[in-house]
Amino acid sequence: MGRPQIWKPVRRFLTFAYSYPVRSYSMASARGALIVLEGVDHSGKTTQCMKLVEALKKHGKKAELIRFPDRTTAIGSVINDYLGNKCELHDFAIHLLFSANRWEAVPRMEKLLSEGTSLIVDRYAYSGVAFTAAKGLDMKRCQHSDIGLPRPDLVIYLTLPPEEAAKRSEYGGERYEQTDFQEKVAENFKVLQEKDWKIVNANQTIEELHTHILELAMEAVTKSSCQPILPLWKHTENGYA
Ligand SMILES: Nc1ncnc2c1ncn2[C@@H]1O[C@H](COP(=O)(O)OP(=O)(O)OP(=O)(O)O)[C@@H](O)[C@H]1O
Ligand SMILES: Cc1cn([C@H]2C[C@H](O)[C@@H](COP(=O)(O)O)O2)c(=O)[nH]c1=O
Repeated sequence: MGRPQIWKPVRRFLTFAYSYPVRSYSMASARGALIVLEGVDHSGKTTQCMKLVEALKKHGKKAELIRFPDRTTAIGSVINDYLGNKCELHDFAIHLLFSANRWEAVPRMEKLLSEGTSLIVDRYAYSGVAFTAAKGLDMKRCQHSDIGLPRPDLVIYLTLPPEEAAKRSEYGGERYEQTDFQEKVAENFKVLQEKDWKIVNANQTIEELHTHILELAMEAVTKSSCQPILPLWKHTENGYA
């Protein structure tokens, strides 16, 4: 015997009513992932960031590239002059400008992430600390100005010996592109490295690297979609973590 006809619309209504809040909650809360690529100068970060943004989009994900320093802002323009040896600044003053250049991007970053856009970030606070500390400044003091930035969901560190990076085209044009300095930067990156960083050998073809990086990024996009955005670096007994 069939069920009375009245049940059909009631069942439809109940199915809609119960599923609606769940659907709208998961749509509204699925945030983008914050994915950072780090490494010494000329390790291939920009090439990989650009390829990654395009590939994520092809996979139906919203993605945007962010580069630090962002040389398009007023602060970024001073940084650009400094890197091009057009002006001199106190080591800590330029450090704070690099940091301010990240902070000025935070409102936009948070908005994009909350709207579900994944951000592929070419350098972040780790470069800030690794480069300034390579000049002899205290690492913890260098970290201080970046405490509280949005914490990346994934950090991919491209390893390449600085002498290999130096063989790549257009090396040596900017202030820090000297192999002895980059050796110190690489040592500092090792100190900053956290357990969950993905260390990728950059001495591979562009396509080989891309395949690996895309796999890591897709995993991070899925994993972080329902997680809160945490702040970068907090005090621990051994420094900042
Ligand atoms: N896997 C690779 N193998 C060989 N050459 C590469 C590879 N990836 C990038 N390159 C080349 O190395 C140079 C530097 O690449 P890219 O700008 O991507 O590096 P980067 O780490 O962003 O550099 P920078 O630190 O100066 O911003 C470019 O000429 C690029 O074409
Ligand atoms: C973000 C950041 C960067 N640097 C250094 C690292 C590089 O030598 C240049 C930027 O070069 P790019 O080709 O534009 O990546 O600046 C730094 O010293 N501190 C920082 O915070």
